[in-house]
Amino acid sequence: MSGLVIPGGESSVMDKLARTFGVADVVRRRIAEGLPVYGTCAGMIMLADTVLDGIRGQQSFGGLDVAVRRNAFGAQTESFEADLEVPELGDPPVHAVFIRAPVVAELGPRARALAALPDGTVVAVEQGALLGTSFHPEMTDELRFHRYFLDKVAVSSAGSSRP
Ligand SMILES: NC(=O)CC[C@H](N)C(=O)O
Repeated sequence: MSGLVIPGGESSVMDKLARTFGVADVVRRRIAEGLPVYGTCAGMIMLADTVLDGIRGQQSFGGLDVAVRRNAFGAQTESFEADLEVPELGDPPVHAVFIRAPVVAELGPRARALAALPDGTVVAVEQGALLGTSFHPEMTDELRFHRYFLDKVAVSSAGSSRP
């Protein structure tokens, strides 16, 4: 396996299923070994070292030195779209779809913000081979975040002998 995408959905369910079926520790280990992982929305929650406003006992895989707040904009009906300036990706801005989205509430020193809303709220972050976005990149024709992740996979695969 050369990369993993953890999609949107419901992080508390992903956590329960991952632990019930014995996947959580394997994913944690592979993340620690440098596996490229792109977490979108609920997936970003799973990559966060700290989850704020999780359900009781909710755990994440971790890896990203961030605290992510679940459901930061409120209910499903508060979902929205926004154009994001992403310096790393250049022009034009990235049109992003936020569905009951989380935000990066705290950014640790090892993580780097890639994009923020106009009020400064961080909604895209990277750390080495890990990438997290609050929004759903699969909801538009915008492919630059997908490509950005695939570049991480290519770099990682080039430097690894693991099958
Ligand atoms: N679109 C999404 O992935 C929503 C994430 C969801 N609110 C959660 O806590 O996991």
